[in-house]
Amino acid sequence: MTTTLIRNAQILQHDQLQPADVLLQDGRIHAIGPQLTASADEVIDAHHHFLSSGLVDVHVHLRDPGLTAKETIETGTLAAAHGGFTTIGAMPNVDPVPDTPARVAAMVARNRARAHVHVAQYASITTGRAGDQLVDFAGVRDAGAFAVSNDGSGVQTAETMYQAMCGAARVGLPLAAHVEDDSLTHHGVMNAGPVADKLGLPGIPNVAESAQLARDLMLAEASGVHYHVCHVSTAQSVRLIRDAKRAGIHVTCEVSPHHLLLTDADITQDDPMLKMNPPLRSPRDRAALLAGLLDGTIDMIATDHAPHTAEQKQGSMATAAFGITGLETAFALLYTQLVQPRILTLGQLVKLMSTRPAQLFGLNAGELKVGAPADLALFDLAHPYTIDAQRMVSKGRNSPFIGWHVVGATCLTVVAGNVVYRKEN
Ligand SMILES: NC(=O)N[C@@H](CC(=O)O)C(=O)O
Ligand SMILES: [Zn+2]
Ligand SMILES: [Zn+2]
Repeated sequence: MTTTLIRNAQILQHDQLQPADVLLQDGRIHAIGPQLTASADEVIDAHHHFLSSGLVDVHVHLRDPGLTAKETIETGTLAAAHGGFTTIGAMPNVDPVPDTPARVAAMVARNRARAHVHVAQYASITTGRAGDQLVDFAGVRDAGAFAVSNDGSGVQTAETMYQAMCGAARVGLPLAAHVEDDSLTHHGVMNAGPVADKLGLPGIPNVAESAQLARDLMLAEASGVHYHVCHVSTAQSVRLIRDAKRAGIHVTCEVSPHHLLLTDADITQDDPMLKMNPPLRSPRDRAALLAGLLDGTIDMIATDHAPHTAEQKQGSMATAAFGITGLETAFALLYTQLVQPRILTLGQLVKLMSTRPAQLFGLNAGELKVGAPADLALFDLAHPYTIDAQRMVSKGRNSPFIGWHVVGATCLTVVAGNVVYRKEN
C-alpha cells in the first residue's frame, strides 16, 4: 500500500481555484481537502500550482509498430506525460494495422508493457484501413479496442460506412471518422483559397470534409451509432453537427489546437510545418470553430499529435508529409491563447481536454474526486516560457509553435499514483 500526499495545490471547485491537499493511495485518489494530516510514503509540494485531473487526448499517432523513426510507444507516451496527458487514444494507422482481434490484443499488450500513460487503442474500420472489407467489430472490442477509426483517410463508399456504423452500433463501439472525400481533395496540400492561389499550391476545399460529413450524419442517424468526428475544420462542419445534435443524432466531435489558433492567413510562405490534414482553414472557419466550442457543438479538444521525421517535414508543402505534433504544447498554448484572454475559463478548458473526452468515450479518467484513478497533472500558470524544440521528448519536432511565448508548463504528471513526468528546474 503506497501513499503519496500532494500538498499546497490549487484545484478547481466551481470554476474557482481553491487551495487543497490530495492524498493518493493504491493508484486512486483517497482524500481531497485543505491541510490533510496524513502520513504518506512520499510528500510532494505542489508550490500552489494548478492541479488538474490528467488530460485526455482521444487522437494521437504513436507510429508504433512500423513507423518508429517518427515515434515509439515510449517516446509518444512520454510526450503525453510531458504535456500533462494521462490517457490517450492511439490511432490505428500503423504497420501492421490493428484490424484483427489478434493484432488488437497484441497492441493492447504492447501498450500496457511500454507506455508511460494509459493508452486506449483504436482498431481500424476496414481491413488495412482501405477498401470495403469490414473488421470483426465484436472481436476487436473483446480484444480491448475502445473505438474504431480509419483515421488518415475517409471511408469512401456510403454502403461500407453504413454497414460499419451498423456493426459498430451493434457491439457498442464508437466510430471516429476522418471525413475526407477523395474525389474532392484535388491532391491539395493546403486550404483552397486566395492564400493557396498566391503561393501557387493546390488547395483542398471545405466540401472535401463537409460533404462526406453530411453523408455520414444521415448514416449515423439511420444506424444509431455513436459517431465521432475527428479534427473538425470548417464552418460548414460545425453547422452540420450543430443541426444534427438538435435533431437528436448521436454525434460528438473534436477540434485540434492548431485549427483553433491558426488559419491559412498565417501561411505567409511555403512552410511544411503548416501542412496538416485537414488543412488550416480561413479566419471565418476558425471563428466558427471557436463559436462551436463555446456553444457546446464541439465536445472536446484533441491534438492529432502526428510526429514525422525531420526529413519528411522539409522542403516544400507540395511534397512534405501531412501532420504536426501537439501533445507537448496543447495545454500551454490553449491556456495562453484562450484562457488568459478570457475566451474560455480554466474550468471549460479542463472539461474540453479531460472530463468530456473521458465521459463521451467511456474512459475511466477525467475527474479529480475521491475514488477516481490517481491520474493528475500539475501546471505552473504563472511563469512564461518559450516553446523549445530541444525540450521536447517526442521524436517529432514538427511543430509550427516552436518559439511561441506561453504560460502553463507541466510541473508533474501522475499516472495511477506514480510520477511519470517531473519538470527539472
Ligand atoms: N493529421 C495529419 O495531417 N496526419 C495524420 C493523419 C490524420 O490525422 O488524418 C498522420 O497520421 O500523420
Ligand atoms: Zn485524420
Ligand atoms: Zn490523426
